[in-house]
Amino acid sequence: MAVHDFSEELIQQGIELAQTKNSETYSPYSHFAVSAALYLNDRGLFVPGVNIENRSFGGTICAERAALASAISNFGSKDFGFLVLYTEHEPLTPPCGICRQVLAEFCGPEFPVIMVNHKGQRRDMLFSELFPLPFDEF
Ligand SMILES: O=c1ccn([C@H]2C[C@H](O)[C@@H](CO)O2)c(=O)[nH]1
Ligand SMILES: [Zn+2]
Repeated sequence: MAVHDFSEELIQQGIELAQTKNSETYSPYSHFAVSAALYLNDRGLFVPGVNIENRSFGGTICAERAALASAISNFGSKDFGFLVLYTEHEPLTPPCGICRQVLAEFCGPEFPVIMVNHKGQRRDMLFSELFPLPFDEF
């Protein structure tokens, strides 16, 4: 599904959820708060995610992967419609490389990633633009 398959009203709901969750990140080391809202097609709801850092920095979980893990753990859903990513930074924040690889496990080339910030800036990208050559041979 592409971004135009989803109503603007639904997308705004996701943006509002991601914005609300931005105060709930655990990011005392980087002070870079990232929050996400992942829409589940088969459940008709959004699952939030926030970045959760660790003093052993490699243990940090990004907002995108937190949302994905929550969707599968709490709802048994891997039917991901689109992802909203919210930060209070400029330029807009795209998913990191690890998250792109993890998302590639479940998301096809048409999966929309919607990046927004506190200034109301927004950029919609297809997953294939963010990650044109996924490792999927295994
Ligand atoms: O797309 C991104 C990029 C970074 N982070 C987090 C990881 C770390 O906690 C902080 C700084 O890299 O931002 C995310 O959650 N998602
Ligand atoms: Zn990441």
